[in-house]
Amino acid sequence: EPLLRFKNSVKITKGDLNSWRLGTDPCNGKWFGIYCQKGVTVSGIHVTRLGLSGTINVDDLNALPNLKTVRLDNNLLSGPLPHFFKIRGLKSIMLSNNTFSGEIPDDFFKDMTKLKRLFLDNNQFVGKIPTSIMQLPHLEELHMQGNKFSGEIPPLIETNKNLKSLDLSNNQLEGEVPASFSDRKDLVMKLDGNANLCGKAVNIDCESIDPKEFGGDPPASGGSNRTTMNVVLLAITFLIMCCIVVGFIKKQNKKRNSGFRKLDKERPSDVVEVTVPESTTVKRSTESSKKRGGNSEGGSTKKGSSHNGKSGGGRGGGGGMGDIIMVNTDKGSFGLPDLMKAAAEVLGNGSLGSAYKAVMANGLAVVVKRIRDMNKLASEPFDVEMRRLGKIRHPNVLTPLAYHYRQEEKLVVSEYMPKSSLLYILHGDRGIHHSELTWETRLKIIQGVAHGMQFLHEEFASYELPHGNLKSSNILLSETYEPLISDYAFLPFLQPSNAQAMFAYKTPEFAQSQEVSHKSDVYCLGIIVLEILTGKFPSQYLNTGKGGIDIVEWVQSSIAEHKEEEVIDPEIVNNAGSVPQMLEMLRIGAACIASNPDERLDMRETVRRIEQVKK
Ligand SMILES: Nc1ncnc2c1ncn2[C@@H]1O[C@H](COP(=O)(O)OP(=O)(O)OP(=O)(O)O)[C@@H](O)[C@H]1O
Repeated sequence: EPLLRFKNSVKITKGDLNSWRLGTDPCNGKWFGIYCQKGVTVSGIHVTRLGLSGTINVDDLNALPNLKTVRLDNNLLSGPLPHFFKIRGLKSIMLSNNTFSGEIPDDFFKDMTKLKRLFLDNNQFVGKIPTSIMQLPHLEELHMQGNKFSGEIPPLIETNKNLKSLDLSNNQLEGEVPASFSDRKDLVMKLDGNANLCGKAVNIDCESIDPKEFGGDPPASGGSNRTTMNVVLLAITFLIMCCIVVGFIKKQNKKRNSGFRKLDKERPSDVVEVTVPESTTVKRSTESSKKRGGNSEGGSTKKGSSHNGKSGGGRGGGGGMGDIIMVNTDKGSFGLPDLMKAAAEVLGNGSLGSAYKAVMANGLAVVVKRIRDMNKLASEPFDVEMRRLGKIRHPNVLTPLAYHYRQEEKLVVSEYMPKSSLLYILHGDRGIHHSELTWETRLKIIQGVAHGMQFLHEEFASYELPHGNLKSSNILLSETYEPLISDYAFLPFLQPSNAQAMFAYKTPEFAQSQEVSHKSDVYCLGIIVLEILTGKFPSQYLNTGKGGIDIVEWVQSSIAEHKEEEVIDPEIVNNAGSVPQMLEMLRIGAACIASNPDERLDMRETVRRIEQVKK
């Protein structure tokens, strides 16, 4: 009834909520955009992009005792911020891209102590940012960009250690950014587009700004003249520096552009196609195929800093503008010239861009991923985010080595893994690597992937999608078949339209209600588990859905018909003593792919159950 009252109070101009019908159970999985806890009580309303207009009456929703998420972004809702403080258990409020307006009372959020995510961006709010927001103890993500908030930013409560993402860009904020933000190393902050902010966080000395601009007291006479002089001098110095930097960049770009053309041209002429049965195509050079079969020279992971830092171009760590910036020097340092001189080959074109293998003069083989439209972040937050990835250390997670940032091009460099990906080993050929895929090896891979995912979910707990693109081509294998997860935590870098190329956006909940969450990663992990057990290429990986096998449908119907054993890869099922473990793993995989995310296992439970499966 509360939901129906809510439905009747708003106007729907695109699509409908006809699946919300009196007399039917909202937790039966059929009510569009309704999520339930344990299948019994409504915990989430995710009604986005339906052209909803009108004002929300929170009293209608207040009767839902377990409501935790309200997601009404990308609609046409208007009026002041609805009184969500009446629903004290709310953890996420997402109202981005509507036309809400007016001031928000300073104490609006004071009782919403459970709130973790607040998205009010791209509305028409005015006035000060309420102090009570920054007092929230569990706040993790705060997005208020693209409004007309003014005044100073209130300081963050000291006991909040959770805030990971703060976007206040494109408002009219002013004054010094409180130290409680600038001192936080792990906080990704966007403050650009506010003309009058100063302080460490924005690299502007507050002393150098005329306090009149902030409506502050003017200094004693004489001081004002001095301040004006200082500002003029600063402006001149800044202009001269800009000219020098622009000249330098132009010169560098000239050199670099020719270098990148060279990288493109160096694709070997002997590229052959290795067809992955029933599915996709991986391009490899014949030379590298030979190497995989025999010696592993091409995959050398020899340590070494080429030319020991003498090769010009940006060196690791320092990294001139537009050069290669090292974020992890475990394998030594290199610069753009080293990469330009390396023999390169195309590995493949993925959904996010293309990948090249490059073997440098010192023997270090790397993969350079050229990622399309990775342009959500400006260079500074991009750097912060990449350095964060560069610090990751886990035996089952591949840490990037370096990156390159230019407006029109972003590259991410990682170590080349000679045994290639799980996708290739499972479906690429029926050669030696495939026959090595015994049950023990497969179990080791599943358990390694589970550990890596658990780590990523802890490390990036505040991200909407800690991985986002987990699939077998993004699981690389070491010489000993230890899996290394790659291409994780990319969501902050990508524009929403581009992000949808990632596998987490192929889940049933995204198809139904454009929803992604940590449970999307669980779904992707479930597909991996089933892919390894069945040895079949999942049609879910393909955009068309044509080719491969609908692994979800196949496994679910085999379980319903008690014919689970039939789906296990014949190459391992003859290991009779281990069949019970394989079947247990199949059931875990199946519990990860439930179409309702509320009925799906969560990552912690998935990993716990996977760990318990013994050889
Ligand atoms: N570090 C690496 N070592 C060895 N092979 C790699 C490495 N990184 C990627 N590859 C392989 O290169 C190929 C292309 O990779 P790429 O990441 O561009 O595409 P993808 O994984 O198919 O799709 P997506 O862009 O969605 O990640 C894949 O087969 C992948 O397994």
